[in-house]
Amino acid sequence: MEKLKGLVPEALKQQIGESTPNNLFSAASSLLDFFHNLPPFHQIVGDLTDPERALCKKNKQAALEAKIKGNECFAKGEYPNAVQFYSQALRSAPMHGDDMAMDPVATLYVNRASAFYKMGLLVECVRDTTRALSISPEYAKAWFRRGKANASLGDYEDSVRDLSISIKLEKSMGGKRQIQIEMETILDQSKEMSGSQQQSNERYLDMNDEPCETKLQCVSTETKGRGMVSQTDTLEASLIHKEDPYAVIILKHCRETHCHFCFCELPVDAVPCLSCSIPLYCSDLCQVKAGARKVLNAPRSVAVHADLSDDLLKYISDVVSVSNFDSCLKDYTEHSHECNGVHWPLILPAEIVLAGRVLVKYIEQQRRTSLTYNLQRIWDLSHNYSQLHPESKLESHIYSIILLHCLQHSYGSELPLSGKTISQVVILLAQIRINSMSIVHMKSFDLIGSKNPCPEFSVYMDASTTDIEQVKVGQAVYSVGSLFNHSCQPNINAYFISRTVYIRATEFVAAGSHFELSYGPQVGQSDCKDRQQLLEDRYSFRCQCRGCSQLNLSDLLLNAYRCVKPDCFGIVMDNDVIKYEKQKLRSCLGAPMMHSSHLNQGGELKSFNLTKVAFMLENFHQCQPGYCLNCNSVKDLEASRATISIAELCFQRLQGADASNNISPDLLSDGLRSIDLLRKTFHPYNKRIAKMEDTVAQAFCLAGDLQEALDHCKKSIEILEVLYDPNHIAIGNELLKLASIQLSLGDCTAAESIARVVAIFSRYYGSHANLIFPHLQFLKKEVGRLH
Ligand SMILES: C[S@@+](CC[C@H](N)C(=O)[O-])C[C@H]1O[C@@H](n2cnc3c(N)ncnc32)[C@H](O)[C@@H]1O
Repeated sequence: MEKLKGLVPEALKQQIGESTPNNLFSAASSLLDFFHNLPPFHQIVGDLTDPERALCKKNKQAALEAKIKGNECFAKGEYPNAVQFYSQALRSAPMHGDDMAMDPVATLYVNRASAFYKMGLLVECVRDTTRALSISPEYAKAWFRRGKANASLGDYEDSVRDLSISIKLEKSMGGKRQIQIEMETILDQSKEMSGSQQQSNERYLDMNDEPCETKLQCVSTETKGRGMVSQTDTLEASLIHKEDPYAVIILKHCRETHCHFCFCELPVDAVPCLSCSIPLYCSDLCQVKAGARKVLNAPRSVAVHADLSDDLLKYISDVVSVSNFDSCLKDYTEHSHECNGVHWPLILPAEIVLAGRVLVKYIEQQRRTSLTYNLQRIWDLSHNYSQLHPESKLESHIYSIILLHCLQHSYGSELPLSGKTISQVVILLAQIRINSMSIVHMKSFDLIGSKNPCPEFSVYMDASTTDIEQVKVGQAVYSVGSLFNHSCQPNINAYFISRTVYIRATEFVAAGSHFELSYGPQVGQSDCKDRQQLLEDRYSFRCQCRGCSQLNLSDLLLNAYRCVKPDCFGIVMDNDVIKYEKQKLRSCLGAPMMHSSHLNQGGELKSFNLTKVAFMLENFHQCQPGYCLNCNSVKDLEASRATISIAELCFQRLQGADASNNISPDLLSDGLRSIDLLRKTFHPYNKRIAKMEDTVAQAFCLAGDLQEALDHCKKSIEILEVLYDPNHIAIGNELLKLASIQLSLGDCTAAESIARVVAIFSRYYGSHANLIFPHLQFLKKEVGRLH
């Protein structure tokens, strides 16, 4: 990209930089003409699309080498290593397609199944043998291994059938005898059937979802364009919207760890694409739904064996057939066009590949309906092309030309390379930029294939204050979901199960009111300046939400200093904060708003009066940086900043030590001294004190002093309860840490904390709270034991 950008003449760069959606066409055509005659451009797109040079193509030799290593590990009894090598081999191994009995992919699945069997992973073993059989149905060893695993799982009926087929297909007499002995043992053991070989994401498909009862209406607003309004009164925690993405892509850093279709963490028996070496899937179902199994779109049949009964022939067909996935294949499969021996989907940025998926899906849909199509009509979604930096515009133009080049192989006639199509793709990229959502999963949320239902529980029992970690796994565009506007004080919460977005009201929303979610920043998390900057940088709009247009206590306190008078709790602000708060008043949409402060009626904030703050802000002379808004004393902010930087250094050291689990007593006393410094300098409700308290709590946890950890954790929560709504999810997360420490101390008040966590999580995740946070159940059980 940098190379190509550097070759574009300045005049053309300027034309593109100054282009608007209305005159894009000529800029796009000029760049296309320029690239047509530019050898380095042809070399780059040639590299991206030449099947001979594709990094993602199957590699027989690499597969063989990995298989040999797997066999060596297996022979030495190193089964987990053997699994790793067989998995690696499966990724590179090409399918034969002709010699079905001995297909190398089928052999690798059976080898991996044998390692799983040795490790006691029986369900994985059955799944891998089934995969082998769907490729090579006459593979006697696969039936035998499947039969043994089924017997160990207690599924004797299937086991006997598997072994009966195996014995018929086995050619050697010795082999037949071994199977016979095995079958007799199993028949002896035969008892009630149990165990399930259901794929875990089939459980997910059956998940009983609550319906969305709220009727949504899209309406135009003066300040934010279109937005979503509730047609009826909506109760707190109600599900208001649920949607699958129009198009979606996994993020690069998750490619090796998460399923490329459903984004859940990969199980040990992950399956690769059958045609290229890039994507990995958690199950056959995801593999099929993504379009990564097209080689096997017709079920294979077993050559005629006159002596196989009708029952066994039907059983074989049930086991090896992929037809039970047929219903999933009605829609376009998103990986199909990326799998033609080219490697551009591996190299280009995720959002460009996502644009490719949008284009292809649209074309496929139009093909089915035989409608003539117009790329401009893919979506009627907003975009920010005009506001883009000239450099970003140039990049969008270059990527659009490259993407269209790459798609030429499959969709040439439908996606001609012209100024018109390039302009349309440029706008599509700007739409994706504004409207796409990051798919975020909770780290502990492992719906598919999790052996331990509570992977983090041991951490909690060690009373570590581990955060609930969120992982961005994908980027997706939702057609309706894109119409929800942003608010820094949202009244809905969006979360993801697999790739489906769920949107839930987090408070009562009266009919006719707007539903607004947070695109990232929120009141309580950052002040108005930081929120506005983030939204402008990322989405090119100036936020007009109530949090950014009405005074609220959180924005005033979050970065405030303490008054020089020890008993005064008035707010002292920095220049930046004053500037933004004054702007709010200038564009004030209503009365200054009170938020949370009433909770502190008996505490430091009892004398706090937002109307007075509003008055002082309006009167510039009375509101200067460093002045106390309560008593007008003056604070030296320069000196305060110097003090803070000393405390911040300790904060960083402590964070590093927390991460490496290396806490010394000196570091702990430095931490306590830093908290003292921060408390003398900052307002008691400054967010940085809360963060420091939290870090120190974590450090005490690691050092084994749970009582100190508990005290600091509580102090952190006290501050956050003023900055956020006390029922905000951020408080829920902190309470979860508090509860885990209380539990470890055998403190019965853990029950109260957990009850609050449950109430908050239910508000944000409704009936999905337990699914998304499986450890909640365990905490509840542990609390029960305390009583
Ligand atoms: C994902 S779209 C939401 C739907 C959009 N309003 C529409 O008409 O298509 C995001 C765009 O909506 C507008 N928007 C959303 N929230 C806003 C807010 N709080 N203040 C101002 N504009 C907002 C901005 O133009 C932003 O780029």
